[in-house]
Amino acid sequence: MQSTVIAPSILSANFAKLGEEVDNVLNAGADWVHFDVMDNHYVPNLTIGPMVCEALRKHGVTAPIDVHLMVEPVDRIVPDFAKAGATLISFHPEASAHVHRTIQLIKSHGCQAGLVLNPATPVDALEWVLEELDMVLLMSVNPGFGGQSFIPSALEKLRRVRKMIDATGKPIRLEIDGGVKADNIAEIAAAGADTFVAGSAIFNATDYADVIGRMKDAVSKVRG
Ligand SMILES: O=C(CO)[C@@H](O)[C@H](O)COP(=O)(O)O
Ligand SMILES: [Fe+2]
Repeated sequence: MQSTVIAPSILSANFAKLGEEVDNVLNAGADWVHFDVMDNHYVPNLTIGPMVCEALRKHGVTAPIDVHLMVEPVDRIVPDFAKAGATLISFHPEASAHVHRTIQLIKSHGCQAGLVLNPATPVDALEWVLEELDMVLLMSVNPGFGGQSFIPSALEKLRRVRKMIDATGKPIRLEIDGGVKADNIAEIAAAGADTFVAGSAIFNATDYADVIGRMKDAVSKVRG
């Protein structure tokens, strides 16, 4: 079983003091940094790129940086993120002309590869590439913005993908992203997630350690 990971999405952080915000969530018990890259083309929003990833590394961040690319086309930006210090790079199949090739491209640059399924994307998208992946990321909101509500059908999708991953016998992570809160994380964990992105639930709280602690407690009651 994969260890539990809490990955705060810095989309909801205060960008005017990003280094300090990232230090604070990591000191408060977060495991990874979730880094949302939006291009105002694949999704209707515009955020941050490889220079900001590199700046966080130069600032001294050593935790895994989990880059979620909402960018089309995706291949061109992969080498830049690898060079900037990304640990994992995940992308949406709709944003790649050749999904298998993009996975190999990410791995050839020394990063772990993830595939992201939108709420309406069928799990069939995983069928011929699952064993190549280090992580499957299921979106429980439509990509583009933080602070949206968890779409309940993501629970059934988690259960299905959990079974598919277990059948491979490989150490593939199952990440959930969107609307994750301290009060719904237990049922999300019970449905099969091991890696939890949370943006607004963490960065809108006054005490990061308190909310991350409550999330970890709730998950450990389910996963042990
Ligand atoms: O990728 C995305 C949105 O596209 C996410 O990572 C959000 O940033 C999560 O934010 P919350 O729903 O937790 O506020
Ligand atoms: Fe994300």
